[in-house]
Amino acid sequence: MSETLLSVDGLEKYYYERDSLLDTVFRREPDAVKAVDGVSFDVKEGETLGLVGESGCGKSTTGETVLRLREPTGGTVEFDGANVGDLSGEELTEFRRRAGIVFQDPFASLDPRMTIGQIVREPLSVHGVANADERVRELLERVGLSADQFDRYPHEFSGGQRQRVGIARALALEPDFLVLDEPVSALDVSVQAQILNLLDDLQDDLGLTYLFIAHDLSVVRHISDRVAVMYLGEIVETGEVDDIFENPRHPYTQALLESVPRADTMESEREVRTLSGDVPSPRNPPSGCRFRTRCPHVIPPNDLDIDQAAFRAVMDVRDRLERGDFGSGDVSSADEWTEHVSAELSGRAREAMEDAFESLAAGDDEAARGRLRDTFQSVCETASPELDDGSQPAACHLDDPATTT
Ligand SMILES: Nc1ncnc2c1ncn2[C@@H]1O[C@H](COP(=O)(O)OP(=O)(O)OP(=O)(O)O)[C@@H](O)[C@H]1O
Repeated sequence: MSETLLSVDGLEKYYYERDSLLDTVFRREPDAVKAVDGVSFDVKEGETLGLVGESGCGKSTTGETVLRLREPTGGTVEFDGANVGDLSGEELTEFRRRAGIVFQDPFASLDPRMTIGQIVREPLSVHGVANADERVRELLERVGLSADQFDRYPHEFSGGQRQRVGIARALALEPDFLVLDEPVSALDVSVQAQILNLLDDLQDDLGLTYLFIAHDLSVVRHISDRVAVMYLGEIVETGEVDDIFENPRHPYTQALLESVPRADTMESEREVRTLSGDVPSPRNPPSGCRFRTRCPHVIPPNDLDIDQAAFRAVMDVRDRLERGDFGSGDVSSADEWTEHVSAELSGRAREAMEDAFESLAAGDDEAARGRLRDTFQSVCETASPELDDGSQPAACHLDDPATTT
């Protein structure tokens, strides 16, 4: 069995920004942007771990922090048995040689004033490698370009060719490990497959280990051995790639898969459902399960008889009330709103909603919030689900018998 090359434990990267002049003047503690909030995973030698999630979930920050291009605010990264945070001097230089990155945008990541030969040679020059030009020509050939293109400029190349240049540059120092940060997202679909095949071949030939970052699950399917699904700074599910695709456990993984169009004839007429709403701000993530504000399976209290669609609608009203972007200012008459919102509700649920709208019509937002909280509070908002054990760990209260019986 292969050895673990990279081991990430409780990694945290919070960004601190002073929000406003008042924060600065009064030296207020700024709110942290919790871009990565306690992430753990291992990558074995020769393996590809796909890291997927929507834009803003913290994937790039994870990749950059793992490589110590950004300093973590918590947790540890071990590379080949050494704590990356402790490295300095020659050891850090050696880590930088062994662990590199390919960026998403080949247009932005290449200096337009340098020839592609110079671009690929740069890391070799920095590390004082002799006979660098010869090595650059070999690398250009290796990634499917021609050694004769050494003196050409990036603007003379197509998107796919520029990404080949980016890959050649990342390979220059013979790394063992690469973070591939959305390496094909900026490319046409036809070109994506060529670059993915190249990355696959290079991995086989050179024994590379990859952390492959993508927002699109379909991209990681063929290249990954295992997948980690990230939502709002946390990993919500990990597993073997086939298990994740065939039997996704977490509602977020399921929703990501639902939003992937499939070419399969049986599946091609399937309705492609997109995830509703945006990823909430990592500055103020939802309490409990961070996905609960968008989850189609949020768990009602045991003693409440309510169907899922109605509960989801109630939770949306509650989320907006709690955030303060809906309130008494929007409600002039309780009758009009209760009719509208309570149509699907009965019994205790209906009573609570009617009371809440009466409070809103009377201008008492806090009473409305409290009434709804008392009746509808879900375990999904009061407790953070932990990744469970097993070959495909997921962090969801639905899988915890204690919360669903
Ligand atoms: N330098 C920074 N300062 C403050 N916040 C940041 C900084 N860089 C990223 N963020 C925030 O951290 C969160 C995670 O960003 P990150 O780029 O890691 O996500 P991502 O999943 O890679 O998304 P994308 O694919 O859009 O890059 C986002 O809310 C982003 O706005």
